[in-house]
Amino acid sequence: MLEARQTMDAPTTTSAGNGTSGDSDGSGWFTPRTSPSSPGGDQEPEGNRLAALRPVGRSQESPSRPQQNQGGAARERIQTAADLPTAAPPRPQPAPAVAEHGSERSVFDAPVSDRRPDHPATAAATAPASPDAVLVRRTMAEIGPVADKVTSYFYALLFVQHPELRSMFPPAMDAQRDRLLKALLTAAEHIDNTPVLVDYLQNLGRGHRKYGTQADHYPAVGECLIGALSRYAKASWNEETEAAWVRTYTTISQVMIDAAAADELRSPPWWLAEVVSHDLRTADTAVITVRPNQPYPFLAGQYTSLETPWWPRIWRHYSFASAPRSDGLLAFHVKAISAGWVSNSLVHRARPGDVLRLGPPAGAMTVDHSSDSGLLCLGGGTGIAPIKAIVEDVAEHGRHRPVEVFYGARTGQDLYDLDTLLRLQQSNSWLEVRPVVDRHGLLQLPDAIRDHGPWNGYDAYLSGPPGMIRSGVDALKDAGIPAERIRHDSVEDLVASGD
Ligand SMILES: NC(=O)C1=CN([C@@H]2O[C@H](COP(=O)(O)OP(=O)(O)OC[C@H]3O[C@@H](n4cnc5c(N)ncnc54)[C@H](O)[C@@H]3O)[C@@H](O)[C@H]2O)C=CC1
Repeated sequence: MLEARQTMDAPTTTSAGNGTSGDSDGSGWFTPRTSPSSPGGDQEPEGNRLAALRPVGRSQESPSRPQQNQGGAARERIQTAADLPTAAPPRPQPAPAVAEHGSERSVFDAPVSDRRPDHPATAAATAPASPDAVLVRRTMAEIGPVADKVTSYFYALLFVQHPELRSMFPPAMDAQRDRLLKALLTAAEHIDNTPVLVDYLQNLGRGHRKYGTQADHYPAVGECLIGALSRYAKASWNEETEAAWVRTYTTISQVMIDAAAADELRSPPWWLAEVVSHDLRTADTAVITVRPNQPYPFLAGQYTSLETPWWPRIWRHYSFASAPRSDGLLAFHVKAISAGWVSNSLVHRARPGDVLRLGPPAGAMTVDHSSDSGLLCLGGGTGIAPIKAIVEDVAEHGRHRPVEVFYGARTGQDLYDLDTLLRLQQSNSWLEVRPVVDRHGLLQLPDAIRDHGPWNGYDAYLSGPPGMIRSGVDALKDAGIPAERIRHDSVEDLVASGD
């Protein structure tokens, strides 16, 4: 701890000369006193200071106001963020397709996904990297082998330097440890991929409201991030690298702060939700229905974060198992997994009357109702939850497009929601439901689609464990469905999950 403090004291003014650090009055790195110089050498008057180098809080500036910035790559990125619509009427928003279920992801926890079909991610990914991105990635490559140490050191710095932030994190940090830093680094690595990154960061910024995150927390995190990186990336660290990280981090934090501010105008930071029914379908799987204390707008296929009263500040992600209902109730499918604190509480302890907390909706595994394409849906285990919501959504929209659902489970008994799906099939001629029970671990869910089809012309939706998503994507591509028509939540996060 002492060591941490000493290291933090040392480098905090090293990049002051390039306008990215604070000066000696203690204003901090991310609150520059002097106008930063642009790559073209332009100087802006105080009022037009590069927004990215000064994360602004809600009280300082309207997040919707377009910023007038300087030239260069950083400006482009920031303008995109600043031009975001803000005080729009409340409506559910699909976010980058990321989710993890029955596991903890918290704080900066969702990875950037390039899979969202409506984003020009591919073009961005093939463009030459900006100078900042090159430096950031160099640091990332160096810290890769010692990521654990960087993480520990980062949190040590954060809690020593800012003990007031400790209470925002779970008492047991095991599951938390690699999340915040990992997400920050993931975002930094994708700094050139503007549309995808902005979506991702806006989602994170909105999601952070439930933790009580404020605009003035971001500089504290940024200083500790730089402190940890500079300590463990010694070979590549210099003033130039530090300046690139400061610019990158301030860009990241500005987008998150603006998104949180915009969201504050239309949504609460969290919702309370009372359990109204608890249906134990198998020894370890429950269908839980809750009533939020105020309207909860979302789209079928999305997910939310959920906190139980028994494990405060530990949030898990679960998909909505129904399309939005007229009675406002929300349903979740929860499987108690080994050593899963939250999932076991939800399955074995939760009862009607218990009150949970919900974060905002997220995820882009949603249906494009302007299309007539057929939908090919694969749901493995409790991964069937969002698939069922999608089916209901199609039914409600009244466009009769073919929907084929393959529902996989290890045993017949594990097909705990088959009756519901078969009932839906009975009343909707466009729907075909095919249960798939593993055969001695050989034939698994993705294999089943090979016996049917043809699938070209279909949009595909995959939901289930990471292995199923991976082999499912391969099977779908083999079946002629192009990658941009395949939607699923993030495999990286599913892998990182561990309840
Ligand atoms: N509860 C929820 O709201 C949601 C949960 N999920 C995820 O779904 C998963 C559900 O877990 P369980 O019910 O235990 O499912 P499971 O592990 O029993 O798997 C269900 C089926 O998926 C297929 N599968 C599994 N691993 C496979 C592999 N490596 N390759 C090919 N096919 C494979 C098999 O057909 C298997 O029967 C969890 O990982 C959860 O995070 C995903 C979305 C929503």
